[in-house]
Formats: sequence, structure tokens, C-alpha cells
Amino acid sequence: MKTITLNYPWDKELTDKSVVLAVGFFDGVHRGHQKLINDAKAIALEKNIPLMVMTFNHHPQELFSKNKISYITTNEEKALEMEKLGVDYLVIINFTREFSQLSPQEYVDNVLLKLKVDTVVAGFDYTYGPDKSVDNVQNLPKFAKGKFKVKVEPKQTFYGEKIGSTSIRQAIKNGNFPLVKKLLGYPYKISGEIVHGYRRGHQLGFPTANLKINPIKALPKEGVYATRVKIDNKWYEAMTNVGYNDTFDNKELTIEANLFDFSEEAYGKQMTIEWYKFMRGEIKFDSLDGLIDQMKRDEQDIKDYFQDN
Ligand SMILES: Cc1cc2nc3c(=O)[nH]c(=O)nc-3n(C[C@H](O)[C@H](O)[C@H](O)COP(=O)(O)O)c2cc1C
Ligand SMILES: Nc1ncnc2c1ncn2[C@@H]1O[C@H](COP(=O)(O)OP(=O)(O)O)[C@@H](O)[C@H]1O
Repeated sequence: MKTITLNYPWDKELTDKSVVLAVGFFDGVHRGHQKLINDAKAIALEKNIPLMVMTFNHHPQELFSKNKISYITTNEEKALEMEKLGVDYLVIINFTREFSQLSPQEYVDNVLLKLKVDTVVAGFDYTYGPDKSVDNVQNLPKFAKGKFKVKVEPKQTFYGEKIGSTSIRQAIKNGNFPLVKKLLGYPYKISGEIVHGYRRGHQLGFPTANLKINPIKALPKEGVYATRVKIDNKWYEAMTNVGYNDTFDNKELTIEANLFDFSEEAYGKQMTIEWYKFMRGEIKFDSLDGLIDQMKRDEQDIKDYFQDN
């Protein structure tokens, strides 16, 4: 897969052949997105032309609202999932104010046709401009004027509810990872560097690898979770705590994992945490022994969980 970042307007041709173009922001590359991209891939294979996905460097809402988006996937994670789906070109357009103000006709002529689109594949609720009553996917053929085909993907649901990035973000926040996995089609992941904590872990008998938190990622609520952690390309079962270490009154939120069957020094390395199950909330203990006993129980509970799952 080739990843291409573009600033509007651009003049270079990206491909020799025309392309099937899947359009969307695709945060999470969830099961709804996967269905859309698989369908687009099938068309591309049948026509023997490349599959291109067009997305933006950040969520369009970042430009219009003060509310920060909690991302399910970083751009790197999104690219990895796209590659798994057989995408040939991932085009990331820098979403600027100028870009946001294109009229639907300019969007078709200066963006879609510039990408040499043969067929556009978009979700049923895809929009491409500020006026959603005009700039919607149902009106796209009108602006396309027969120059390309438009395939609209129907809503994908789970128990009657739309599979969507907003509900997945909420489920992550709620710590409902069995649901998140069903909606995403894969376990939720958070990656980052292992940084220093307060060195209390060793003292408690449970050293923890502390994650440098990427502030754009969606985070689960505070508590203890059954997780799997990857370090140096190897996966370990682990118990991961999200919180302020209430017993010690930390000022900053930490995410820290005690890995089972691991005893290496890992500072500075990358780790990826895969989230499976919320086990309990954080507790403020009066004594270290209380905390240690609880962590022993957590270890057993999480080992039991992985035995059965
Ligand atoms: C599985 C697990 C459960 C934990 N539960 C609690 C808890 O209930 N209350 C608390 O104050 N700290 C809890 N902690 C955090 C410990 O206090 C923390 O690991 C310890 O302070 C080490 O901090 P350090 O990484 O800064 O050395 C938990 C940590 C883990 C890994
Ligand atoms: N089983 C393990 N799980 C997590 N980290 C471990 C483990 N064994 C050794 N370590 C190492 O110990 C370090 C954490 O020790 P700890 O006393 O908790 O200090 P701090 O959290 O302040 O960095 C980790 O960064 C890692 O390099």
C-alpha cells in the first residue's frame, strides 16, 4: 500500500489507471468501514483497477468545534488496518478551512475527478460539505454528471444500532471491551513508549510498564483491565491499571501494565496494549498490604479470565 499526503489543490497525477475510491474519515476502521472497503475492493478487482481510500489528516469536526475528538485509531493505526484490507493507495488530505469551503461541484471536479475516480463508494450518511441537505451522497450523482459511478453502502448494524465511531468511542470510555471488539472486529489498541513512574511497582512486587499516553486517543474509564501487551513483537497477558493510583494520590492519570511471565527492563521501548475486560474500579487502600493482596487477586482473576476466553 502506498500512503500519500496531499495539500489542496494539487496538480500531480497519482495513478496511471482510474481508481475505485472509498471515501470517509474511517476512524477505527470498524466493521461498517470494513464492509464498505471490502465491497470497494471487490469492484476494483473485477475492473482490474486500484483501490484508493481517501481520508483526512484529522477529523473535520476539529476545525468547527472546540470539543476534541478522542480517536479510535491514529493515522498510523488506520493505515495498518487499511493495508490489511487490500487498499492500494491511502490518500490523506490535509483538512483545512479552505478545503472545507469547497462547493459540492468543486469537490467533484477538483478532488474526486482529480483522483481519476471510476467509482466512488461511500456510506449511506456520507456528506462532503457544510450543507448536509445538499452535500450528501444521494446528491453526488447529480454533481458527477455521469463522469463516475456512485455506490452507496447501506447502514451496518449490531442489534439494530448503527455501527459507528461515536458509539465505539463511548463503549471504550465505558470500558465495555467485549462490545468494542464486536463493533471493531478486532481488540482495541493503545500504543506508546514505556516511561518511568515512581518506582513503587517493584516495591509492591508488581513492577509496571507505564505508557506514555497519546492525548488524542480514546481512553477507558479508570480501573483495572484484563489486557494483552506486546513488547519486542511478543505478546504477554497482563493486568493494566488506568487511574491516579488513589492510594498514593498521583496528580496525573497513568496507564500501567504488570505483564505476566515477564521480567525484563523495558524503559524506552514501544508497547501495545490490547484491551479485553474491565475487572474493577480503582480503590484507595489504607495500607500497602491491602493493595498488594488486591493485586494478587487481580492477577488470579485475570489469569482465570484468559483461561476461559
Ligand atoms: C492490576 C493493578 C491494579 C491496581 N490497583 C490499584 C488500586 O486499586 N488502587 C491504587 O491506589 N493503585 C492501584 N494500582 C497502582 C499501583 O499503586 C501502582 O502500580 C504502583 O503505585 C506503582 O506505581 P509506579 O508505576 O509509579 O511505580 C494498581 C496497579 C495495577 C497494575
Ligand atoms: N512483569 C513486568 N511487568 C511490567 N514491567 C516489568 C515487569 N518486569 C520488569 N518490568 C520492568 O520494570 C519497570 C517498572 O518498574 P516499577 O518499579 O513499576 O517502576 P516505574 O513504574 O516507576 O517505572 C518497567 O518499566 C519494566 O521495564
